[in-house]
Amino acid sequence: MQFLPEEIYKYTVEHTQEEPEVLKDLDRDTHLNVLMPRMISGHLMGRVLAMLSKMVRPKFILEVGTYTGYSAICFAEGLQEDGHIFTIDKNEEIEEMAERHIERAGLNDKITRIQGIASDIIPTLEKKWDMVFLDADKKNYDLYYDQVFENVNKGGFILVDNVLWSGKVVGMHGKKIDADTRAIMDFNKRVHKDERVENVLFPIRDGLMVLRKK
Ligand SMILES: C[S@@+](CC[C@H](N)C(=O)[O-])C[C@H]1O[C@@H](n2cnc3c(N)ncnc32)[C@H](O)[C@@H]1O
Repeated sequence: MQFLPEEIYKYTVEHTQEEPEVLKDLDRDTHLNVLMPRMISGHLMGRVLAMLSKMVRPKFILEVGTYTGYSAICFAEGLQEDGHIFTIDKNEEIEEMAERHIERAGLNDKITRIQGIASDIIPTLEKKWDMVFLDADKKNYDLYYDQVFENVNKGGFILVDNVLWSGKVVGMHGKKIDADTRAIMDFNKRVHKDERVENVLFPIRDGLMVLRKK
C-alpha cells in the first residue's frame, strides 16, 4: 500500500536514486517466485532504509522479518565497517532465496540470518542494537518492542513498518477493526505516549514509525 497519488509517487521514484542491480534482481525474483511479493520493501522504501542506515551508521542492527532479504541488504549499505546485521524469519521456504541474494551482494559476513519464531530468538541475542527494524507479524509488535527495548542503545533507533496498515488505522476500507489493525492502533498509541522515546510517523509507503531512544 502506498498513499501518494500515482503521479506524485512516480515523480518521487524517478527522482530517487536507482536501486542497485542486486536489489533489482531480488525484487524481480521475489515477484516471480514467492508468495505475497507485496511484502518486499522495494525501490522507494528500500532507498529510505538505506539512507537512514547511512545517516545513523549503526554497528549492530536487528531485523525482525527477513522475507527475501531486500531490507537487510539495504540496511547493510550504512553499517560501520565492523558492523553486523542479525535478521530473523520463521519461513523456511524463502531462506534459499534470501541466502542466494545476500551472497550475491557480497554480504555473507555482514548478515546473519536466523530461522525461527522471532519472540523465541530475540531474547537469545545479547547484542546492543543501534537500529532495530520490526517488519514481521503485526500482532506481536508490542511484544517485540518490549523484548528489544532494553538492548537498544541510548540514541538508537527502532523502525516499525506498516503502521498505517493500508489506512485501516483510520477506518479506510470499512469500519470493522480486525485483530491486526487493533494491534497496530494500540501500538502506535503506546509508543507515541512512551516518554522514553521521540517519534515520527512517516507516511511513506504503508507507514514507517521511527522511534529514537532518549
Ligand atoms: C513483510 S515481510 C518482511 C519484508 C522484509 N523486511 C523486506 O523489507 O523485504 C514479513 C516477514 O515476517 C515473517 N514473520 C511473520 N511472523 C513471524 C514470526 N512470528 N517470527 C519470525 N518471522 C515472522 C514472515 O515469514 C515474512 O517473511
